Amino acid sequence: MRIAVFGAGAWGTALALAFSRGHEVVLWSREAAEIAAMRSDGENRRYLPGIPLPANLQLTDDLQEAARADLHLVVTPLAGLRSTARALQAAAPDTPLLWACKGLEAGTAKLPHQIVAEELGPDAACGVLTGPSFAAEVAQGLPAAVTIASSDIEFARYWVQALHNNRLRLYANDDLVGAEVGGAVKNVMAIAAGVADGMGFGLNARAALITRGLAEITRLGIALGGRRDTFMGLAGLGDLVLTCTGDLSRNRRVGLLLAEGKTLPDILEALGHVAEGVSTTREVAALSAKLGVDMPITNAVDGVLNGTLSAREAVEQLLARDPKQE
Ligand SMILES: NC(=O)C1=CN([C@@H]2O[C@H](COP(=O)(O)OP(=O)(O)OC[C@H]3O[C@@H](n4cnc5c(N)ncnc54)[C@H](O)[C@@H]3O)[C@@H](O)[C@H]2O)C=CC1
Ligand SMILES: O=C(CO)COP(=O)(O)O
Repeated sequence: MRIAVFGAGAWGTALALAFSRGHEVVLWSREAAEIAAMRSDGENRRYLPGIPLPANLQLTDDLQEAARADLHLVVTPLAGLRSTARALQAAAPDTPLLWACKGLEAGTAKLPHQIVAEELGPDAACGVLTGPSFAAEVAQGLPAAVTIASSDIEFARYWVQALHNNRLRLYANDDLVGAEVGGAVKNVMAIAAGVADGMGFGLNARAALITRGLAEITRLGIALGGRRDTFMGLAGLGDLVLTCTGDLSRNRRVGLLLAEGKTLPDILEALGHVAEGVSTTREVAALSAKLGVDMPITNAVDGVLNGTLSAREAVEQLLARDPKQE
């Protein structure tokens, strides 16, 4: 099968590597310079250094050429999903589409599948690939398990069968909303965990944060139409635990650096990669307020990111809440 991966950052490159073990894969970047550098370096030195690119992996900055494929897999930051989906719809309509971006669209609070439905139509054959998966580990061939979720379970099952291998294990799910909410909001919680750890609050506090974070994710997800059991699976708890505890997480690193007193612009410049939680937090805070869903951790992170709260004030605000039933 010919699989086209759109977005040659850390995760797009790692997925291209993973799937090139069993398929013909073409990796596209909108940046001609990124493709030229990968060709001459034999690796993606900017986003995934130290991992050689296999000879059978095709590299291109020509979207028309890449779009001639059996599957389109969009792995840009969420901010690039709409324009990439639109370009693919023009170049090769009716090609099955998966995306691996996590977050809520800045300014609209839309989930990725809502963006795709607007660009490809409501009946497009599509779904999300999401779950606990640090690019650096997947690229090294270390084991991982992720979910393909689609409102059409047969679509999810088909692509699980086609893409599954014994290093990147895939599971099918028909709860697209739940899977996307899990992947989006865990990044908010990872920033919170980074702040708490950076301030030295300890392991008990981190476990409390993950557990109460899962409660927030579940409340929002159910309000949006997701299913409770999805939040206990790979796209929910799995990704939440990974990102809140693993130092490979960019979102967790944002929190750690905020706790050190660094400013957000400096942090983002030093990171050199997208940290989706930064823009998603604002959207989740606004959406939960609109829906009347209680999300105190999200609101605290929002306060820190928009500069109305210091990291210490945010923690004090959370600790001062009235006791509640679990
Ligand atoms: N890195 C990881 O371990 C994982 C990342 N993800 C998700 O995958 C998405 C991509 O993340 P990374 O690859 O890590 O990002 P990255 O920051 O490493 O790379 C971003 C890439 O996207 C390109 N890009 C930026 N804006 C674009 C646009 N508007 N249109 C087309 N291309 C654009 C950049 O040139 C670069 O090649 C994010 O939504 C992230 O949450 C999901 C699972 C794991
Ligand atoms: O989504 C991820 C792992 O599943 C990667 O998380 P970060 O974007 O925080 O690095």
